[in-house]
Amino acid sequence: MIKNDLFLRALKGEVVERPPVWMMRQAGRYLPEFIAIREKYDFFTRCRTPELASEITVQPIRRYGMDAAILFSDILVIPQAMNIEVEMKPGIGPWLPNPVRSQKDVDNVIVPDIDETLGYVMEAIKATKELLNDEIPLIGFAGSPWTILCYCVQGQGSKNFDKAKEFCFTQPVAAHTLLQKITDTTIAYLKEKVKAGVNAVQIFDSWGGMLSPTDYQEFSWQYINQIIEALKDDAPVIAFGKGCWFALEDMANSNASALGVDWTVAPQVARKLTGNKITLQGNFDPVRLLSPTKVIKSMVKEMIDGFGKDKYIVNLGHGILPHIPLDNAKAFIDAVKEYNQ
Ligand SMILES: Cc1c2[nH]c(c1CCC(=O)O)Cc1[nH]c(c(CCC(=O)O)c1C)Cc1[nH]c(c(CCC(=O)O)c1C)Cc1[nH]c(c(C)c1CCC(=O)O)C2
Repeated sequence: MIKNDLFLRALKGEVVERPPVWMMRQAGRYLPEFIAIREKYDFFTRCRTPELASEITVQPIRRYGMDAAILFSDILVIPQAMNIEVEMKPGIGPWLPNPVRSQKDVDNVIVPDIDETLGYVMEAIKATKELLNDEIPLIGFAGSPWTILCYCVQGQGSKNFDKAKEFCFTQPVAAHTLLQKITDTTIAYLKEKVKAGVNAVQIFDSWGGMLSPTDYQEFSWQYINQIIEALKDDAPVIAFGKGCWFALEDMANSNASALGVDWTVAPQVARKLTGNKITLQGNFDPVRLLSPTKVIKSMVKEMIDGFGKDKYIVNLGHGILPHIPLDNAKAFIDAVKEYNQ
């Protein structure tokens, strides 16, 4: 049904001509056509207006022809729907004026009706599917419960999310109640997204690497695994844990279809830890996109050789940066399309 199904075949672990490629945060601030829309509409207006969200989603595809699109939205629409105020401050990023800090705060957090609170996301998916015209698959996403808790408790971005960790370690009952509410909401949300038309889902555990291996199991992985178990019969699930190489062995034993890895783990090591039994996605250092295009191309080839062309999805190890030159992003995508062993 989908004309270019490289990405879906790689998720199934099938043998492919070349690995598929997309970039985390590909719909973003390095694109002049994105900046033109940003100048006219604030962040959540862009998320809530299906015509804008779908247009932004396909912008990078028109320019570079990636093998998958990812819906323009944000992981923080979930806490918003759960009755937690979230603002996006230009130049600062996420800002939550009333962070969750107590059991009482957790009691005020709701598990919402998805249609009522996040129906606009489903409309954006339908509009995007029309624009994509079954050329390539569409990825839907959510933050991991732990990463969402990080913002809910810290109230903003942070280098170490110390307040979020303090909350988990000093008020574990309240923390687990919050994590379970986020998990339940996320499962219902992702199921609706699949019904609306996304072909795969990715869970972003951007701050999982802030936790020790033991705390990671308790506060992050068990909830991600609940989501994987609930979604596995609906759509392929990609679990991306930034800085979570220490958990790869356990993650490989889950029912995820693929695991996302960052650049701090060598391709061969990631393969060894996962026993070559699961598709891997990653892991180009986003700052490496500032190297000369020739260097980018040879590093991409080396990366593919390292992972092997099968059971592999080429991506960055985290989101693309705003100041990446357009030609450098193109070199990254082209290097994959030109790949032959
Ligand atoms: C932690 C996180 C967030 N959001 C997201 C994550 C997980 C991935 C990661 O770790 O990078 C996920 C996200 N956010 C956005 C997407 C869109 C799809 C894509 O192209 O990948 C996705 C997948 C749009 C966005 N979300 C945001 C922007 C930039 C602001 C703007 O457009 O006005 C975009 C394009 C804002 C945002 N949203 C968030 C932050 C920290 C910020 C501000 C800092 C920043 O810009 O990187 C929270």
